[in-house]
Amino acid sequence: MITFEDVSKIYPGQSKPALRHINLQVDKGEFVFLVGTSGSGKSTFLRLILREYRASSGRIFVLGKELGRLHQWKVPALRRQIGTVFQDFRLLPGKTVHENVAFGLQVLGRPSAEIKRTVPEIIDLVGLSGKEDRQPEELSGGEQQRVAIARAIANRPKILIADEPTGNLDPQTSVGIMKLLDRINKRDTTVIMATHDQTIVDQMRKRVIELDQGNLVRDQVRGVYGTA
Ligand SMILES: Nc1ncnc2c1ncn2[C@@H]1O[C@H](COP(=O)(O)OP(=O)(O)OP(=O)(O)O)[C@@H](O)[C@H]1O
Repeated sequence: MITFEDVSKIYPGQSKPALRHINLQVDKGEFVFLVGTSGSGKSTFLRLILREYRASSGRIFVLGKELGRLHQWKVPALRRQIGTVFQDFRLLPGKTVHENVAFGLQVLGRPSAEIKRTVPEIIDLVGLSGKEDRQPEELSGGEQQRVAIARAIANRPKILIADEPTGNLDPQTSVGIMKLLDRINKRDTTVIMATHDQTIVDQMRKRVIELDQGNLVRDQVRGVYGTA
């Protein structure tokens, strides 16, 4: 599903690589935590998967495509198969929960009958039934993140990338969001989540990949946040 072959990334004008000689494979249906101190390269790793940046060297394969060889005009098609969720929710202000979730599908040109059918199902899946007509600012942080997740999975992406999705949430709300991401993963979506949340990583016992100054220093099955 995702393969990195000796991938390095040096940002323009920088001497120190943000990622160094990364080799790894993520298979279909996996749930992977990406951990590491600030600046270790987590966001860079996620952005390479989305082809927001190109690798400086090495090869990256995502969903059967080699990203270095992918024409620019094919990048939107790649991204349509990858849902994204961020720490700061990024909802459309002034639009209801229903409109926020429907928007992405409308942009993709999905038939309105399909949108009408699937949006309530997705809102139900994320536990927000009854709140379809609320505006984002009328929701708690946890609920806003549920809307963002609903929007990210509306198109049934094969991969979900989450960059610190619980970073702005209290511990109890974070647990609810993690249960939701776990449920989405079990519906056959590969999840890659960058996080600083030790409690969550230790509780979930999923694969843990640790970066340190751009190096992959740990890749652990049913791992924990830090090595003891
Ligand atoms: N656009 C950019 N231009 C130049 N350097 C960058 C750019 N983005 C990131 N970097 C550098 O690359 C390194 C890795 O950054 P990255 O954002 O990937 O780390 P991170 O692990 O996601 O950090 P955080 O946990 O704070 O989000 C850092 O040294 C950072 O300063």
